[in-house]
Amino acid sequence: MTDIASTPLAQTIQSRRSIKKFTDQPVDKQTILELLEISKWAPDHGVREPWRFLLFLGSGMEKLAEALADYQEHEGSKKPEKIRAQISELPGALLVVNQAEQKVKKWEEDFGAASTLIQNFQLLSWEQNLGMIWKTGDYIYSNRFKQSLGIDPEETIVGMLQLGYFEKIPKAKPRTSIEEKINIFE
Ligand SMILES: Cc1cc2nc3c(=O)[nH]c(=O)nc-3n(C[C@H](O)[C@H](O)[C@H](O)COP(=O)(O)O)c2cc1C
Repeated sequence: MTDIASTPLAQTIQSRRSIKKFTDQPVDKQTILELLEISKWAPDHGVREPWRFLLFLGSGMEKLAEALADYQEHEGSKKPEKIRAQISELPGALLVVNQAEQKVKKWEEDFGAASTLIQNFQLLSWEQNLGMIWKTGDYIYSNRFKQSLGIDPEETIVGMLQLGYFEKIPKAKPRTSIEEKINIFE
C-alpha cells in the first residue's frame, strides 16, 4: 500500500510555508508564466476562468509601491514612504484579479476557483524553491488602489502574492488533527 504522507505531492503540501523574506535573486518572467500555465488546471465551476493577473517584477515593483503608498497616504497614514520602500525592494508580486460577478453563488465559485489556482501556484513554485506569501490587506477593497492599477472597482482582488527566492524556511504553525474536526456518518 502507498504511504500517502510520503508521496512527493504530500511532502510539498506539508513542507510549503508562507515566505516573507526574500533574497535579491531576481524572479524570471518566463518561470512565472510557466508556473501559471500549469496552475490554471484548477477546479473551476463552469470553467469560467474568472481570473486575470498583474505581474510586477524588478523595477516594475515601483508601480505597485506607488499605488500602495498613494492608498496609504489617502487613508491618512503618516508613513507612506515606508510601504513604498518595502514593496519596491521585493523581487516580485502577482495580483490575482477575478472578473466582476454580481451573483453571490457565482462570485463564491469564482473565488474558490481562483483560490485553488493560487494553491497550485504556491505548491508548484515551492518545488522550484520560489517562495511567496498571500496578502489580503485592506487595500484590496479600495477603489482608489484598484483604479491606480487599472483594475475595475467591480473586479475582485483575490490576493497579492509577494514572491521571491528565500534562504530561511519559517517554522510551521501547528495544525489541529482532522479527528477533532470531523463527524463521520457510515
Ligand atoms: C486568503 C488568505 C489571505 C492571507 N492574507 C495574509 C495577509 O494579509 N498577511 C499575512 O501575513 N498572511 C496572509 N496569509 C497567509 C497566512 O497567514 C498563512 O498561510 C498562515 O499563517 C499559515 O502559514 P503557512 O502558509 O506558512 O502554512 C493569507 C492566507 C490566505 C489563504
